[in-house]
Amino acid sequence: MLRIEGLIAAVFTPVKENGDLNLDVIDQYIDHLVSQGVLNVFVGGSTGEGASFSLAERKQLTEKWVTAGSGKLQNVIVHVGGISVPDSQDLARHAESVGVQGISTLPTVVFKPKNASKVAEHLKMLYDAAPKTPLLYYHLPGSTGVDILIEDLVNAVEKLGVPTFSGVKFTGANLKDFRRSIKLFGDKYMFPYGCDEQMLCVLPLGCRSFIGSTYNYAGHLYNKLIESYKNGDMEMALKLLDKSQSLVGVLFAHSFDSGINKQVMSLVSGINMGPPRHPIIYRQDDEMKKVRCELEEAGFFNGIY
Ligand SMILES: CC(=O)N[C@@H]([C@@H](O)[C@H](O)[C@H](O)CO)[C@@H](O)CC(=O)C(=O)O
Repeated sequence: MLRIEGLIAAVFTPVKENGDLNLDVIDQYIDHLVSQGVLNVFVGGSTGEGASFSLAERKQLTEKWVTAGSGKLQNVIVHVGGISVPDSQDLARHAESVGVQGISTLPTVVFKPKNASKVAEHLKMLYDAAPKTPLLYYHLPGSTGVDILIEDLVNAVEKLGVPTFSGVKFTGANLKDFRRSIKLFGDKYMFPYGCDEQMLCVLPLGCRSFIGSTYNYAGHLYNKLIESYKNGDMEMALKLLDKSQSLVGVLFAHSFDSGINKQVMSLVSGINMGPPRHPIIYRQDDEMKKVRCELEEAGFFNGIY
């Protein structure tokens, strides 16, 4: 069973200028996360550009996060999803063999599952490959087009029997479904939320864990937001939410994707993440200069957190 409270950074995948993995940077990266109170990572998801790397590279990446994170991080969750189920099973088997705390998968997006029962069958295939490792479903309907109700999925999983099922990473807009999932199943499974700039909207729904990209470089902000909410200081919590939304606003003004986000990570953290693996999402220097100014104007470098 996987139970995590607080922030889980959806980590970027550092590469060299030629696009090869740059695993050496990960030690420094982990120290940077820990210094912000971020002790859990989600590796190779959409932020980590998992789909742009080969199976061999994804395995190397998993091994590095596990070994470098040992004694520093609390949980390493690895995204093993992809187009091919046997490839995902291979990644799941590998992740289990090196001792990750959890695995996660998006649905297959070419041959899309038509309903919650089909998603449950997919999860069962990953359980077969990694029968000892907690498994999270990654709900991202806006990108995958697989728009099932999570309440239905949990019922289908329980009917089918997927002993490692541990919950759902929820990056969807249906907050009724999200609340019902927490209400009905929150004592058995975790439901980390995936829309950073809406964190304050889901804290009152009982959400206690969050997987997101901006926790990589604004971990202090979000940790303070959670603390303010817990202490009943809604004025401060709202101020911090507004700050998060200004930050994300800059990213969206530059056609948000994993590329601009990764380049902002390098800018803010001072750790060189390298370019995005896929060249079509790379921003040139002149654009990044503007991004820097806009982040400064949004008060991001000298903020209230
Ligand atoms: C679509 C997307 O990138 N969503 C992000 C958010 O953290 C997102 O970047 C943030 O809320 C800004 O919109 C995460 O949910 C993604 C994530 O966890 C992952 O990389 O797998």
